[in-house]
Amino acid sequence: MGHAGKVKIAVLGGSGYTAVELIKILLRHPHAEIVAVTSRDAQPVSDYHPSLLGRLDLVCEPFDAAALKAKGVQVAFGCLPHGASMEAVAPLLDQGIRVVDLSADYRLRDPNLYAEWYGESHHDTKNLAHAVYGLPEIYGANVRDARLVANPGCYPQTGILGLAPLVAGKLIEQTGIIVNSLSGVSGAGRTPKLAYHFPECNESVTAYNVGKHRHTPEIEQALTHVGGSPVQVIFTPHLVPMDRGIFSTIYATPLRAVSEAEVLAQYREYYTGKPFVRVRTGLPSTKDSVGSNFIDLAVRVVRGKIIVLASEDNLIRGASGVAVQNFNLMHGFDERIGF
Ligand SMILES: NC(=O)C1=CN([C@@H]2O[C@H](COP(=O)(O)OP(=O)(O)OC[C@H]3O[C@@H](n4cnc5c(N)ncnc54)[C@H](OP(=O)(O)O)[C@@H]3O)[C@@H](O)[C@H]2O)C=CC1
Ligand SMILES: CC(=O)N[C@@H](CCC(=O)OP(=O)(O)O)C(=O)O
Repeated sequence: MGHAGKVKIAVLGGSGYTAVELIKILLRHPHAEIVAVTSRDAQPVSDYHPSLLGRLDLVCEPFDAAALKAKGVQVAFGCLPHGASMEAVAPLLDQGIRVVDLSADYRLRDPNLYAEWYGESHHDTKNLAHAVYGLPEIYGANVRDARLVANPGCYPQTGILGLAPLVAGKLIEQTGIIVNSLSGVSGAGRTPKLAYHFPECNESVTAYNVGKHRHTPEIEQALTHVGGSPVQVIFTPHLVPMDRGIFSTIYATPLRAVSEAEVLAQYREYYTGKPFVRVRTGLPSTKDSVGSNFIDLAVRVVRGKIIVLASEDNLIRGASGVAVQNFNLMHGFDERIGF
């Protein structure tokens, strides 16, 4: 431990959007001390993120697992793109540094599934085998002893937490489930690309990767585990002209006639004692959860279908916030610390 028993932390990929959100949460955390931020460019962190001026006086350094170990780093948060992330995770683990990986590299248990959906083969199957999927509300008990936490994807959290009570309660048909999701543009990260250029995406809404988005198998993997038999979803993401926030509308077919009150009761029971899931009677909007680690859920029964509405901040609950929630669980801290 570092100062006054604080855990020493490195943040990788310092110039990015999830990194800055993570740093802001960790600066408030009483048991965390950021001792290193890595980047491919040696700039002060506050040059990348002026919002950190006067709050974090570190210069970014190139990634070097041995150098991080020499600084006493105990936990590294990987805020790198998938593919690049697995290059960093293996040497960190070799140094005995625990890792929370915000990328998708260690989320899918089956490396063949990774190759199929990510278009490249997985080359760290050794560590994939012991990675824990870090969705605290479902896998929290496994996180505490994990050396490598695969932080969950932003969209998948709305799909998985939105459907888990129905799947666990054997209330719905497990195929043909529709998950329609809307995301703000920060979901695509900070690296510029034509589709995210202001005149391209402002005042416009579009679906993308229809039928082939890589979050489909991630949602199915967790729900199949919850349900004990295969679950299939049709996941359609949309880009909407907002900075941040995800809103998912989910349609499922009940196996028998259900009332809204019964479905609501099932959600309330399933999420009892889960401080970051708010089961609401009113309809959520992204404004209610942006800036927080909450995921908001509401349910309706309409013409024989169950409709679930799920909303979160993609950068906090969808990435950096749930990463700190996992960090808390890894150290036996109250999961609410830092928020
Ligand atoms: N944005 C979101 O809402 C969510 C993102 N995620 C995942 O979190 C991770 C980080 O996302 P985000 O912060 O949005 O992404 P950004 O693009 O904003 O940041 C990623 C950072 O990684 C570094 N980087 C980029 N390319 C490479 C490379 N080839 N090799 C090494 N480092 C590289 C860069 O930092 P530098 O230039 O300093 O080296 C870059 O700023 C990704 O895996 C993403 O999929 C997960 C959930 C939600
Ligand atoms: C709007 C937008 O482009 N969103 C990103 C979200 C992906 C993400 O950040 O999640 P991973 O960690 O699984 O890569 C996308 O659809 O690719």
